[in-house]
Amino acid sequence: MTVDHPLSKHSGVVKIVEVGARDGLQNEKGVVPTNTKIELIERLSSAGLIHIEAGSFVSPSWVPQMADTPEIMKHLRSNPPAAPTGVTYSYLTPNMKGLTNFIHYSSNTGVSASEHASEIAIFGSASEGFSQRNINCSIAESLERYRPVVQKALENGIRVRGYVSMIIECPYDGPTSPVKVAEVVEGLLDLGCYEVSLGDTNGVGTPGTIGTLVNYLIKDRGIPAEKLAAHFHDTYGQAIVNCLVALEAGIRTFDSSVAGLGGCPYSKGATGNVATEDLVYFLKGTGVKTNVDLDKIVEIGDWISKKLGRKNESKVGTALMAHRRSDGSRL
Ligand SMILES: CC(C)(COP(=O)([O-])OP(=O)([O-])OC[C@H]1O[C@@H](n2cnc3c(N)ncnc32)[C@H](O)[C@@H]1OP(=O)([O-])[O-])[C@@H](O)C(=O)NCCC(=O)NCCSC(=O)C[C@@](C)(O)CC(=O)[O-]
Repeated sequence: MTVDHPLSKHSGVVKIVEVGARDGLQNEKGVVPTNTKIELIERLSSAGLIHIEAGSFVSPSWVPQMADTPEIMKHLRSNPPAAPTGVTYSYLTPNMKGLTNFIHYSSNTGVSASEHASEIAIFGSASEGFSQRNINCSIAESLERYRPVVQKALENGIRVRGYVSMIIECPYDGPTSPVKVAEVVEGLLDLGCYEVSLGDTNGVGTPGTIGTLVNYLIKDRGIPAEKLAAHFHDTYGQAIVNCLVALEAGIRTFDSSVAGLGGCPYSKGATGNVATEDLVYFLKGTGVKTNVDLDKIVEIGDWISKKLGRKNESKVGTALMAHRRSDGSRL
């Protein structure tokens, strides 16, 4: 029997941003064939995921795994998904060169970037140590670097999402102050980001620390909950309960990664995001609508884990596949 959480009455449809093809694959050691990435993205959209991070226009010497992003973008733009409609693909851009490449490859397919449903994401940090290691500049320099990027993107009709990493603790600098997180979130929103995703990059957050932070941002700093997203890694097994805390605080956008793929190349020991299967199962269990087909996501998680030769990190995916194997039934 499913008992709806009291939130289900007024939570509306939650937005899920699937980051498996970017955050999930950027740290894979072996080469992941471009065709596999494209198949993953297309299967994810066919399962009802309509916000999908498809790659990064970052320096290939910093993140070699994302070097084929132009090919992926070209393919996706010339082969839009048949269903569902309204899929948005997002690409990380760390500087003006990234945005220039994004515009170049999107206009090379005969459709202008503004006409097509694709957007960019810029990524800052709440800790200086991670900012230096990830994007080779200070927090203040990163916001200045992003200013003309966002301005040009908006002039071209391209929506910009923001990220702030290390919201709880940084492996290089130690605990992060909520005040610093708020300053970076406000800085990114002031630049023109429509939403800022809160990255617990190394998954150390707990309901206590995440709850304190999100309530500080929303209640004390007056940042509208609808401008925030939760991007929780599951390194310490806290991601789902942290999603519940964020949901209770009013956040309605959640980033997740099929099969819990992932990790950040510049955050040692960081593992994948909350698995999309676990998130969808959890939301369904609280009575919150998602429009995502759990059955299909579980199959995709099983497929990509086998393709990559890695363990499926989704508990729900693993349990439902085992159940299916034992009685041969659908999920
Ligand atoms: C920001 C830079 C470029 C600075 O790196 P830099 O070395 O200071 O850059 P530079 O301007 O001196 O350029 C160095 C070389 O890179 C090239 N270059 C420069 N920019 C680009 C570009 N956009 N696209 C392609 N090439 C580029 C540039 O042309 C040059 O090439 P060379 O002349 O040596 O042949 C670098 O640090 C970088 O690319 N960093 C990205 C790191 C990254 O992608 N990290 C993972 C994503 S963040 C994350 O995962 C966290 C998140 C978002 O998921 C949230 C969370 O969990 O917390």
